[in-house]
Amino acid sequence: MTDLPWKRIVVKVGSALIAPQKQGCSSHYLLGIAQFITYCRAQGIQVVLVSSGSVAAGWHHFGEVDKPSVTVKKAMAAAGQADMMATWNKLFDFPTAQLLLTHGDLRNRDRYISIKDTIFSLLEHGLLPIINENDAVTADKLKVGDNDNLSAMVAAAADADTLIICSDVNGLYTQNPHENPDAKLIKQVTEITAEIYAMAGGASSAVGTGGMRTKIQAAKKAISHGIETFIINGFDADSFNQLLKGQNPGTLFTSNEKPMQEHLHWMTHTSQAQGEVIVENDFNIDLDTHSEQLTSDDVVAINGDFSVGDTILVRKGDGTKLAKAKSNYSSCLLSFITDQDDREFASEFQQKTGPIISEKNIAILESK
Ligand SMILES: Nc1ncnc2c1ncn2[C@@H]1O[C@H](COP(=O)(O)OP(=O)(O)O)[C@@H](O)[C@H]1O
Ligand SMILES: N[C@@H](CCC(=O)OP(=O)(O)O)C(=O)O
Repeated sequence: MTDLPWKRIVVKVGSALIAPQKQGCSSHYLLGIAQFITYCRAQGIQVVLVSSGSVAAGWHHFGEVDKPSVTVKKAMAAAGQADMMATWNKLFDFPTAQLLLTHGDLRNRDRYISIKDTIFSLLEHGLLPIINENDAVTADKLKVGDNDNLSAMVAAAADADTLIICSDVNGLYTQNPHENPDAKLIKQVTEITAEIYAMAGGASSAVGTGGMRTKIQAAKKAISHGIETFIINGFDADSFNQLLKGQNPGTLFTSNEKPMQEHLHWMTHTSQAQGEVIVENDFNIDLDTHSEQLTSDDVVAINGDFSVGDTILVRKGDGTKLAKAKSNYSSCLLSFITDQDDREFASEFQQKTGPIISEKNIAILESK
């Protein structure tokens, strides 16, 4: 074993490892992962576990259903979550703690900070946080939808240095290896390009959700926060032996040399716009340095209902995304001012009320 360079890691485990046959959980494939987590903790490395498997674990309580409805899947998750936690608890001789999250929690800044505080408190007291999406209560507008992206958001919240995504393949291949025998394993990715995304297909296991596409999305979120990301084969115990020797058993996505600062990363990758402010296509104010110059005179349309403090997307009519920012106005008030014929009144009102958005809470986006 080598001295590991990690301070805090997040390990994500997919459904296929925990409940491969949808007949309840099995620890068969989890022993290697549990031993790896136990060893890391013994070396003083803090570990957070993001575990899928509640839907697959609860599945068998609902009869011979092949394609359950969303409502039934939510009930399966509620039924299987306890089994999933119990299966992990049998493998550890230290206490664990359950966190069930939705994107609605993570995209709300106050609740995001609260989640960070809980994770750090658990780690400081020596517990292993086991995190899953709160499938039983999510709704379309509230869910992350896959634990790959959830694990990246958790890794950012936990300020981890490494994210390890355990899957049922050795890593990212040039094509889906289950469909293309000539597919080649990619050992290292230093930049996530459109070509990298093009290699990734969806899930193929009976229980998987995200497929490789969501793993690449997760890696992009993580590396922009300075978190190196591995995709490894969780079924192969040697994957963990290699990691403990400082080797790369699968695909390594190297972290960005200049990670985003925390709040900017949250605004870019975790917050979710509750509405849109559309500006003219010839809008050319530099929002990075002069966002407070955006006025209702620049606004051509307002989409969605948002409140003061919500995240909004500022974009052009042609679809070019300019920025995500915390709005200082509700959609109702901004519409009222934008619709005023008396522009002098609108200008005076804004001067008294303040800027629509400000540099302190803005994330400049790449182009379209
Ligand atoms: N380019 C690719 N490289 C590797 N796997 C791929 C690729 N494209 C699609 N896949 C599929 O993604 C699956 C892994 O994702 P998923 O089924 O969600 O498993 P998990 O439960 O581990 O998240 C692989 O089993 C494979 O079938
Ligand atoms: N929250 C869901 C997991 C969804 C998910 O991303 O599953 P997977 O692709 O197997 O990691 C569950 O516990 O079943």
